[in-house]
Amino acid sequence: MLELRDLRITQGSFSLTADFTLPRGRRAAVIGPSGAGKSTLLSTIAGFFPQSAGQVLWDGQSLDDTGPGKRPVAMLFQDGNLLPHLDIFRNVALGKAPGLRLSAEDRDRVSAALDRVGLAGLGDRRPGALSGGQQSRAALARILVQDRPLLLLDEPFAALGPALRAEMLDLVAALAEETGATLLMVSHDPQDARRIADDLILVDDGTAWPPRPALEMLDNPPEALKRYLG
Ligand SMILES: Nc1ncnc2c1ncn2[C@@H]1O[C@H](COP(=O)(O)OP(=O)(O)OP(=O)(O)O)[C@@H](O)[C@H]1O
Repeated sequence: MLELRDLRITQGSFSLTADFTLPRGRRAAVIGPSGAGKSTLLSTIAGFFPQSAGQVLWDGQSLDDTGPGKRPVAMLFQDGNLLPHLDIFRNVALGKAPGLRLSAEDRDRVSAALDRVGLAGLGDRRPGALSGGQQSRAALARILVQDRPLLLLDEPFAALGPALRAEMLDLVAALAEETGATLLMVSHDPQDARRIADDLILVDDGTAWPPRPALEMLDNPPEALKRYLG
């Protein structure tokens, strides 16, 4: 379970508070206006940006003294962060062994992840020789091999067209289901939330609101969400 306990994040004049829990295995879409603090919230949970007050806890244990690499978290950004000079196999392997010293077991794990995301046989290509959708699949394979229980996705498929995005969202949902991962995904599109989220976390006006059932929220939006949806 993820718990944000009296969390406050400040950055210059910007301030965001959050106080809620998200049970294991839940999938939450994080939605709200530009600049509301969605990316900053994910960065703080991942340990890249320190909070000014409160705590981030996983299964009741505070993560405050745990660096980003040691947190139970894997994070995926919009550009996927693939390294252009490494082939896809090694890009994915970086999720397993940052120094690329791979055991036979690691190599099997990387191959299995490439298979699972539909990239079997493409491991020796560099990112530049893959389509946008294939690059997204490679980035997903990399977080898959990290075997972390909490996945943070920051607008991962914003650059893809609607059909491809829907396909990738379905893949994320299937992977989360298979691994039992808990998911927080920033998106600007309520349709993304409808497609894969159990819950919706609205970030607006200095607050990340507690997760509430996504469909219920979208079908009957509170004022702040109505403003955002337009
Ligand atoms: N380095 C920084 N120094 C000061 N303020 C910053 C810095 N980076 C971001 N901010 C401010 O923090 C706030 C939250 O930014 P953040 O990127 O988390 O919002 P967001 O909801 O993810 O926006 P978007 O949907 O546009 O990506 C914004 O008001 C932004 O101006």
